[in-house]
Amino acid sequence: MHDRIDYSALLRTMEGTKLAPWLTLLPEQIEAGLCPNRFGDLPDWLQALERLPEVETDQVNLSTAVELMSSSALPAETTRQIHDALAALIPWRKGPFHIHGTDIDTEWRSDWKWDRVLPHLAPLKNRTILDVGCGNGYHCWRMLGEGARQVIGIDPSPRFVVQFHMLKHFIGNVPVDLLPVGIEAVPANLQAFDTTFSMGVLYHRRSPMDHLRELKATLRPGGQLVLETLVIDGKLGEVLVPEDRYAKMNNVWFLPSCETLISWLRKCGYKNPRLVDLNKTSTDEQRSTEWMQFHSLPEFLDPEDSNLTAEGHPAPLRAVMVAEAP
Ligand SMILES: Nc1ncnc2c1ncn2[C@@H]1O[C@H](C[S@+](CC[C@H]([NH3+])C(=O)[O-])CC(=O)[O-])[C@@H](O)[C@H]1O
Repeated sequence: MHDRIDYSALLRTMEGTKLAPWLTLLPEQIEAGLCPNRFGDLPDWLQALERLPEVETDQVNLSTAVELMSSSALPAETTRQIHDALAALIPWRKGPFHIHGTDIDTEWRSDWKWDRVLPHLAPLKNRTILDVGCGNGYHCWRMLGEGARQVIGIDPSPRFVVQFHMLKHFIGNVPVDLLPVGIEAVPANLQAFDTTFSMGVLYHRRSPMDHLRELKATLRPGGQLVLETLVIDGKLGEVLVPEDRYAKMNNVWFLPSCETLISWLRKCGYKNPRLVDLNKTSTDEQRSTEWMQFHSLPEFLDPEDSNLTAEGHPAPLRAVMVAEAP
């Protein structure tokens, strides 16, 4: 294992807890998720992580943003090294991050999503949290900022895992980890988490019911699911399954109406599923930046009508639902 991506403290804290059943599988899953033979660019990303200098990070704000600073001024050369190592991991999709003078203006304003979600949650203080499909872990940091006891993010994309560790390098040993695995890697019926997040994942799943059931099995009885996904305007029973692409994405499966999604949650055994936020994604929230230079939402919409995607589907509308495990 790379010395700046070290899960040994996490593995130790899992011993003797409800997470212990995962310990028999996890070391191998981690190794497979960070296997240089599978991910050809990984060695370059790890070298960039290695190039980050050691600097004192004594001012950390995770409650209103993700901001890491030092109370003493850093030499210009150090600031430049930090900037250049972070830039080697472009594209940065989720953020923004402020790291020792480098402002990473990401494709997404993930802080805006957090502002819409947070007011509706059971308080995160002292909770053990799973964030499924957490990207580079932006929201995981914000969960720690709310006083979570432990946060485990999972995402199978190693670029995001390295981006996460670029922050962890500075923040140090805190109970937030991002594992290089997908939801499939979580053992069935763990029932270990107080809150499980699935944000921006359901519409990528070919079998949404299975996803909802897998999420429920991660929660302890009474634990809270936070589900954020693309929906359509429509009645109970209505669902869009785009045959081809949706907003230029080729891995989009089910976009239910809110009523339909609530009935799916009920069918899967959740208690009291409810819609807490509905938001049409704006081109201020998702757009190309210096840190993500590929096309983004403005190019994914119909140039004549921003209510439609480039393919003529309804433009992205996102719902946040919360529900409890029985
Ligand atoms: N099998 C899988 N298991 C878990 N995650 C997966 C899987 N397959 C892909 N992913 C990951 O799910 C994430 C979805 S992005 C949401 C990020 C954050 N939650 C956000 O709400 O901003 C959505 C979007 O931007 O379209 C990606 O990081 C994938 O690597």
